Amino acid sequence: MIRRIVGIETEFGITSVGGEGARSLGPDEIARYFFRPVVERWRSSNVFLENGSRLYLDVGSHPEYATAECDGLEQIVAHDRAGERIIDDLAVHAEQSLAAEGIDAKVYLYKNNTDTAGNSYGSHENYLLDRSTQVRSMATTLLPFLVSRQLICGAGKILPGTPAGVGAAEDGETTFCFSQRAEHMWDGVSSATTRSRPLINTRDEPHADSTRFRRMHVIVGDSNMIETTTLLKVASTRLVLEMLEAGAPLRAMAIAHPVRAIREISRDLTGTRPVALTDGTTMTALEIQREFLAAVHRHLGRGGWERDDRPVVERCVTLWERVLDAVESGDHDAIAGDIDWAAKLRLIRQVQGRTGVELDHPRLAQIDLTYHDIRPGRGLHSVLERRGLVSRVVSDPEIERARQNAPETTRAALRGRFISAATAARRDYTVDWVHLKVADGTLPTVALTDPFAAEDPRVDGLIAALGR
Ligand SMILES: Nc1ncnc2c1ncn2[C@@H]1O[C@H](COP(=O)(O)OP(=O)(O)OP(=O)(O)O)[C@@H](O)[C@H]1O
Ligand SMILES: [Mg+2]
Repeated sequence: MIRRIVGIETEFGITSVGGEGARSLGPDEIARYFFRPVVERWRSSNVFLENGSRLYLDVGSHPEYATAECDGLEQIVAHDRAGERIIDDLAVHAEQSLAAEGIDAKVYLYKNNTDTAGNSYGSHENYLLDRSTQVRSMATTLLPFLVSRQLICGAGKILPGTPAGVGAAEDGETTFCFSQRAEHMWDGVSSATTRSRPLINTRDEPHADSTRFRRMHVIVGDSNMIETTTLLKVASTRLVLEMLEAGAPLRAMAIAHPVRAIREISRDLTGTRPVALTDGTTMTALEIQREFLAAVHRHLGRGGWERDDRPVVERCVTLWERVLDAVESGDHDAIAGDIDWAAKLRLIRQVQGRTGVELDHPRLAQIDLTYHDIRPGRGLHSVLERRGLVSRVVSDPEIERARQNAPETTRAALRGRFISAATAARRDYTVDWVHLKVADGTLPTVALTDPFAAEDPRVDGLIAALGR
C-alpha cells in the first residue's frame, strides 16, 4: 500500500489543584468544566471539529482527541500537536469559568499514559490495511517490532519499586523504564481493548468500505511529546507494515510471551536482556530492532518508499539508527533532544546531579509527570522546546493550520468542509468517521467509504443545498 491512512487517538490525564483554601474538585467535576464550551456549542461531549478530528469524553474522565485521517508523516505530527493546543484552550477556558464562580483552581492536562493511582489510559494508533491482509498471521511478524519499539519511541517512566501490584517492578527496586504503557498490556492480539488490553486490536471496524479496507488498532504505544518521537513511531511502523505487505524477507522472531517480553524490555535500558522466542532461542531488544532496521535499509535500497516524502523517511531511518547506537553505547544524552524517554531521563539525571536524590524521590516523580503537562511554558517538554533543546518536525504556524483545517489529502477534508458550511448555515448536523448528515433529514446522508477520497461531488451538492 503506497498511501496509508493513519490516525492517532490520545487520552489525556486531567486534574486540578485548588488555590489557598479552595476545595479540590473531583476528576468528573473538572471534566465537566472542561467540556462545558463543547457541550454549549454542540449539546454533546462527543463531537467532530472543523479540522476533521473527534473530541470526546469516554468512560472515566479522560478527554480524548482523535486526529483526522492523515496520509502524510509530517501531517500526522502536526495534527497530533494541534490536539494539544485544542485541549489546552479548553483547559484555559475551564480555569476562567472556575474563577468566574469564585473557585481558584489550576487545571492540568497531561499527555501521558499513567496516573499516580496506577491507572493507565491510552494512545492508540490506527493504520489502514488492505482487506486482504491477514492480521493474525501478520501479527506474528509485527509483534516483535511492537514489543521492542519502545526503545525508539517510549515516553519513559520511573517505575516505583514498592509492592502494590500493577505498575510495580517485582524486584522492589525503583527503575527508569522506556515505556509508560508496557506495564499495562495484558494480551498479544485480541479484539477487545478495555478488558484484555492487547498490543494489537483486531476488532473489525474499518470506518470505511469493509470489502476493501481494514483498520489496525495498535494500543501498545505511549503518548509522545517530542515531534521527532511521534514521527519515528509512525514512520517506523508504516515502514514495517509496508515491508510485511510486500513480503520482504524477515528473520522469524516470534516472541514466546509478548506481554512478559514487553515489560522485561521496558525495564532494561541496556536493551540486552534476552527475550525468549517460540523456537527456544533468545534475542535481545536491540537485536530485534537491528533486524527490522536492516530490513528497512534493504527495502529502501530496493526502491521501497519512492515518494515525495522520501527525505522525511530517510531522516527517520537515520534517527532510528542513532537511537539504537545510543542504547547500545549507553550514551543516552546523544538522543535526549529527539526521543522522549531520553529527554526525560536527562532531566532526572540533572536534578539528581544537583541534589543527590534517589530515583524514588517525589521530586523526580514530579518531573516524570510535569514533562507531559501540555501548558506552553509550564510543561517541561514545552520548556525544552522553547529553549530549542528538542528537535521539531513542524512549525508553530503549521500546527496552527492543523488546528483550524482538516488534512487536504484525505476524506477528512470533506468532513471539515461540511462542518464549516453547516455551522455557517446554522444547520444541525451529525457526523462520524464515515457519515455526513444534516440532522433534520431533509437532505440525503453521504457515506464516505473511501478514506483516501478528498473530493466528492455528493458533498459539493450537500454543501450547496445547505444554504437553501
Ligand atoms: N479507515 C481508517 N484507517 C485508519 N485510521 C482511521 C480510519 N478511519 C478513521 N481512522 C482514524 O481512527 C481513529 C478513530 O478514533 P476513535 O477514537 O473514534 O476510535 P474508535 O476505535 O473507532 O473508537 P473508540 O475509541 O470510541 O473505541 C481516528 O484517529 C481516525 O483518524
Ligand atoms: Mg478512541
